[in-house]
Amino acid sequence: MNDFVKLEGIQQQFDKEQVLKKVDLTIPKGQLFGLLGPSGSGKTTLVKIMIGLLNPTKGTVSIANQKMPSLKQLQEIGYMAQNDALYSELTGKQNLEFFASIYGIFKKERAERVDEAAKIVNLTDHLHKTLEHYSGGMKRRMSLAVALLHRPSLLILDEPTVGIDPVLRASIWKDLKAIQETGTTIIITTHVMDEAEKCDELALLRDGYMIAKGSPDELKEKSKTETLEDAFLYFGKSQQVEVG
Ligand SMILES: Nc1ncnc2c1ncn2[C@@H]1O[C@H](COP(=O)(O)OP(=O)(O)OP(=O)(O)O)[C@@H](O)[C@H]1O
Repeated sequence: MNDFVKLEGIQQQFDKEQVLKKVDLTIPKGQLFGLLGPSGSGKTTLVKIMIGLLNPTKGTVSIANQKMPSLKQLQEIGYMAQNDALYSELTGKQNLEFFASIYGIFKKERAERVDEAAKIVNLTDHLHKTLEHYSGGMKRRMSLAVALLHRPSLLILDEPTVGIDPVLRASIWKDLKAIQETGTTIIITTHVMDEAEKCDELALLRDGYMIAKGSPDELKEKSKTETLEDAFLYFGKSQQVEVG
């Protein structure tokens, strides 16, 4: 009923490698949802399927009851890829203005949206600099601002804090919580356990299977472990799917 994102029987095969074996997953509206799994477990592949960048070998995705890919739903999604796709020779402001035009934001609204997105990620004072003079963390925050320009109702972030120092990481998480409070559903991929702890719910991915799903507390309780890391190892061994 409250399933905002729904994945049914998702399988993905690349040549002979079956990267996703059968993933069924539902994510309610308004959640900050984490996809947790080691490198190569299929997190990026799964989010690319969610937004229609990849057509799954089998299975279906629907967002807000609309089967994907749907042009209408795509306009509701903000996506931040693992690699920053920004223009280093342009200033922060020019980057935001360029992507705002790509998103089809009307000219008279652009300045307001650019200011709004820059403010959320704390880059207002740096908008005049070209991106070649941004630090790695600033570029990640700029990518987040780009993903926010069109005020998406679903924000999908692929490892947004990789390579970012702990202070900035904390500041990005503060931003994410603030964005969630505006009613935005957020899906984030991570392999960092302390980030996973901050999510409302998690899906644990291993070798292309979803081995468990639930809130961090539920997962620890069900596995009778103290940490998410141990819970992950427990579910990995039993290879069972627990739905919280
Ligand atoms: N286009 C592709 N063609 C062939 N193999 C691919 C392709 N995309 C991904 N893979 C393979 O799929 C597997 C899962 O990759 P994916 O990027 O989804 O993992 P991940 O969990 O996001 O990893 P990481 O945390 O390192 O980003 C890997 O073995 C990868 O090599």
